[in-house]
Amino acid sequence: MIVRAMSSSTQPIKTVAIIGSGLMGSGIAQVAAASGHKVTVVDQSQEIVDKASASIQKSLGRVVKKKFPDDSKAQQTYIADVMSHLSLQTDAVDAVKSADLVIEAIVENLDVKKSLFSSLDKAAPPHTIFASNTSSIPIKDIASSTTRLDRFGGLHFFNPVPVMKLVEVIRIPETSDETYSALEAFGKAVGKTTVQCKDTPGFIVNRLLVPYMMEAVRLVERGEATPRDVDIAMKLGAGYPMGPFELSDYVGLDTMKFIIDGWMEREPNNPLFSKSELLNKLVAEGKLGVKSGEGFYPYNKK
Ligand SMILES: CCCCCCCCCCCCC[C@H](O)CC(=O)SCCNC(=O)CCNC(=O)[C@H](O)C(C)(C)COP(=O)(O)OP(=O)(O)OC[C@H]1O[C@@H](n2cnc3c(N)ncnc32)[C@H](O)[C@@H]1OP(=O)(O)O
Ligand SMILES: NC(=O)c1ccc[n+]([C@@H]2O[C@H](COP(=O)([O-])OP(=O)(O)OC[C@H]3O[C@@H](n4cnc5c(N)ncnc54)[C@H](O)[C@@H]3O)[C@@H](O)[C@H]2O)c1
Repeated sequence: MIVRAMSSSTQPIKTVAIIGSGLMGSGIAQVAAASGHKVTVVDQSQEIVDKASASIQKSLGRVVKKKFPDDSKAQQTYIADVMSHLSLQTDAVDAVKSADLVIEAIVENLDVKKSLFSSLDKAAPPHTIFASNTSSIPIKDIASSTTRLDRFGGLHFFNPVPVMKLVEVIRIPETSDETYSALEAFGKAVGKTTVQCKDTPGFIVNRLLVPYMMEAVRLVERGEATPRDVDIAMKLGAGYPMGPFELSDYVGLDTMKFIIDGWMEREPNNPLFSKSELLNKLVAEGKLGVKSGEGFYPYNKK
């Protein structure tokens, strides 16, 4: 059964534009298309969106193996059906013209996000709801670049989106009840459990996760244990599916650095968020984790 979310004019959310087709944008696009929405995904070049299309098909390949075991025809039909709900392009302004909901999943940088939303605000119809998937930037700071504060909120998905069952739905004081309900309904429509949170630093999950991850890197920097031993310890001793260094490589070390730098700037006196030389060194060397082939650990280049 498809649960339809409502747009701010109480029309069902049918069309979704997703800006950014990296790790998160492609995952959000996949679950939105799989739940019957018409989805347009946008990124900066054809090469990037082609890569996103391939990664969505690969992820759908994993989904259908579970959904239709031993039925390759049903598997192919399902993948073709989901892909038929998706189009990929490079013009964000064009993509939002017919969107009920725009979800931004671009680089974790306030100025870049504001510049994008400011241009989209002029192009999108009045009823269109805007949402950011930011990990750490206050939603109010991003929303300030638009004239639709009542139709703005946060939809914070988790990586990998097709697997992780949570979406944090964030409201700013100006977010209308109608918009909040539409965002919450959209989260449910794509098969997630939603939780509500005010626009506080890190929302719920990252407020708790970031200090833990930062302390892990400090423990290693102090020479107290290796990344591998920390990861083994947290998996076998605390039951986490990934240790903090595996998870960092999975999230992307560039994204981690953006998150922690932004947090440091906003809370310069909070020792929880002081910088990590090790993280900065890896990023400067282009070691961004799984996506670049090396981070704290080496990976096979895809
Ligand atoms: C140390 C330095 C710190 C300094 C900086 C600090 C900054 C901190 C920043 C915080 C970052 C926040 C980022 C963001 O805002 C919030 C997040 O998203 S946090 C990340 C949340 N995610 C997790 O915690 C993931 C934890 N890992 C897992 O759950 C699992 O490991 C996994 C990823 C699901 C993989 O599971 P495995 O068992 O290892 O591997 P499998 O391959 O067998 O997969 C299991 C199961 O899942 C299916 N699957 C996996 N990936 C996909 C996919 N992409 N698409 C579809 N399906 C997928 C797979 O098919 C398997 O299915 P099954 O066969 O079991 O039915
Ligand atoms: N990686 C994670 O685990 C994770 C989890 C939850 C939320 N987030 C958040 O989601 C957002 C995206 O993260 P990601 O991991 O997908 O990053 P990513 O680096 O994998 O992808 C970002 C994509 O945005 C594109 N992009 C940058 N500027 C653009 C623009 N102006 N227009 C169109 N596309 C543009 C890039 O080309 C890239 O493909 C960030 O705000 C991040 O904090 C990340």
